[in-house]
Amino acid sequence: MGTVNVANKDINVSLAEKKPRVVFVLGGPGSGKGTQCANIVEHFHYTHLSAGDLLRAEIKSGSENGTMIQNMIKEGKIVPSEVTIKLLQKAMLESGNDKFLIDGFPRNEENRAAFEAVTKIEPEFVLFFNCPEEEMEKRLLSRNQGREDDNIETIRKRFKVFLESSLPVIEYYKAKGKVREIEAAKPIGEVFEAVKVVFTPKAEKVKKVSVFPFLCSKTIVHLPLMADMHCTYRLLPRPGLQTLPVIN
Ligand SMILES: Nc1ncnc2c1ncn2[C@@H]1O[C@H](COP(=O)(O)OP(=O)(O)O)[C@@H](O)[C@H]1O
Ligand SMILES: Nc1ccn([C@@H]2O[C@H](COP(=O)(O)OP(=O)(O)O)[C@@H](O)[C@H]2O)c(=O)n1
Ligand SMILES: [Mg+2]
Repeated sequence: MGTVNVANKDINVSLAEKKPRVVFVLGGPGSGKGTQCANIVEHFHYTHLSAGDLLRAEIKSGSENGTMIQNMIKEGKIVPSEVTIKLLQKAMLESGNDKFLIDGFPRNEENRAAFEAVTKIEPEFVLFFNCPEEEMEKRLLSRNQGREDDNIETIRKRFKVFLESSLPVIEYYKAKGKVREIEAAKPIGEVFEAVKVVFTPKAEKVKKVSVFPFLCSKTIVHLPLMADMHCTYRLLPRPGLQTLPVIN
């Protein structure tokens, strides 16, 4: 990263004050990151920031970095972190939200370390869409979004970059226990069912236990033990608890 100027410092201070919650959404090209992010936004009210989309918008805006970004994308190369991080910071501040899905970032160690150093934001977790190359290739070749990098030559380069530069980032977060891995080679709806489990708060996963009417007195309390376990206890007249069997 270059020297941080005053304007950037202000951005960092404003962002840090907001204490944003960030989920990194990673996976190979064509693994379904964008598709699933759209579903997550609808159900869980995150703001979706795709690093690739922000870079493509920057090209369109006629910015001074536009030509450089365009050439990098055509070659499947990773744009210098400074450029991508500035775009992400700006979008985070402008959104007004405090929950973000950051899709397609960090894509290499430089992205990861620079984002952490500049923003001081640690992701809550990393959603990783694991998909075989053969399936990703098929999807990219029929994506039909007019993208200059969805041709077989660039796709092969992007796969190589993913294996060499992006997978180590996923391994880094795996070692920290932060990766939630999703089998992404299934139909969109099935993938989203697995995604929903990751985003659903633990308390909501607690199964409701049906209780026979004779147990429905004031003396019965239900104590959630773990995400999907539930026990029924009966308070005794004197101190102490008597455990009753769980009734499903
Ligand atoms: N589970 C899926 N099964 C089949 N096609 C999918 C699935 N998920 C996404 N697609 C399609 O594959 C293409 C790539 O998906 P996209 O979400 O853009 O992936 P990414 O952002 O990871 O590159 C799109 O045309 C999308 O409609
Ligand atoms: N963090 C990032 C993300 C994307 N990019 C560039 O943008 C291209 C497209 O990224 P993308 O996330 O839109 O691609 P998909 O994985 O969605 O197919 C990448 O191949 C890189 O050239 C980058 O340089 N740095
Ligand atoms: Mg995408």
